[in-house]
Amino acid sequence: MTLELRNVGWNAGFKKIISDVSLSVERGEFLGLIGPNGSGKTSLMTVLAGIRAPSTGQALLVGQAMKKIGRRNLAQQIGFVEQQADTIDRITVREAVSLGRTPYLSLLSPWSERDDEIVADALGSVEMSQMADRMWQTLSGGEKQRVHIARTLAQQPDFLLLDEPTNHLDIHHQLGLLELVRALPVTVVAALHDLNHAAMFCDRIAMMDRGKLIAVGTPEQILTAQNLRDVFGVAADIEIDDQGRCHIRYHVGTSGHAGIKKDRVA
Ligand SMILES: Nc1ncnc2c1ncn2[C@@H]1O[C@H](COP(=O)(O)OP(=O)(O)OP(=O)(O)O)[C@@H](O)[C@H]1O
Repeated sequence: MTLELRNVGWNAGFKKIISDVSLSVERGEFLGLIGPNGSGKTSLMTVLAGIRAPSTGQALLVGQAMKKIGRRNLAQQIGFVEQQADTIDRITVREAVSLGRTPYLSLLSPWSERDDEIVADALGSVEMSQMADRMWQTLSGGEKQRVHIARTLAQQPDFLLLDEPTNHLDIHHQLGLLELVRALPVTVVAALHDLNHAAMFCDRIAMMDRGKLIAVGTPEQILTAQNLRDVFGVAADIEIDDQGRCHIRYHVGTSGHAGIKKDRVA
C-alpha cells in the first residue's frame, strides 16, 4: 500500500510553490521531510494528505487518483496533523479526540463502546488521559499538540502525516511522540526541523529546497556535511556511530550571518 506523487506541482495563484515532485512512500516506513523554511514541506504534505489537489501531475493512494476517493474513505486511510490547527469550539479534550472517529460513524454504525476504548487508548498514548475533561482552550501549546496527535491516532489511519509534530513539545514529549509514532503499525511521513531527530527515527529522508524535492535516501545518504552546507547554509560534522546512525554536530557561528555563505544558483 503506497502513497505516491507523480511529477506533482502546486501553484498558489500564479506562484509556483512546488514543482515536479515524484515520491513514493513505501508501506510501513517512516519518511522524514526536511528542508529550510519556505521550501515547500507543508505545501507538499497537504497534497499528500489529499487536502489540496496538485496543479500538475498526480497524487495516488494505492494506485488510485486521490481526487477520485471520497472524503470519508480518504479520512479512514490518511490522518494529518497540521502545524497550526486550532478550534474556537467549546469542547473538552475527550470530545476533540472523539472527532477522530467521525469517518467511521453513520446512522448504521453509531458511536459504540469500541469508539470509547479507541479514544481512551489514543489519550493514553500521548499521556493526556488525566486531562480528558479539560476544556480545549485552557491547554498549553504542547498539550494541544498532543491532543491533535491523539485525535489522529483515534482516526486509526494507515498513513500518518505529521507536519512538524514536535513543535511546542518539551524534549520528553518530543522523543516520546517520535518513539510512539515509530512503533505504530502505520506508514509515517513527518516534516521535521530537528535533523538529529530525523537521523534517529527515519528510515528514509526526503529533502526539499525551494519547492523541489532534491534528494531522497537513507539518513546517512542525505544528512551529509555538504548537503547541510548547500541546502541549510550551516557547517556541521557528521559522526556515524557503531550502529550506522548519524549524529550532527553543528559549528557555532557558521550560519550564513556570521561565516559561510550559501553558494546557490537561483
Ligand atoms: N496560499 C499561499 N499563497 C501564497 N504563497 C504561499 C501559499 N502557501 C504557501 N506559500 C508560500 O510557499 C512557500 C512554501 O511554503 P510552505 O509552508 O510549504 O513551506 P515550509 O517548507 O513548510 O516552511 P516552514 O519550514 O517555514 O514551515 C513559502 O514561501 C510560502 O510563503
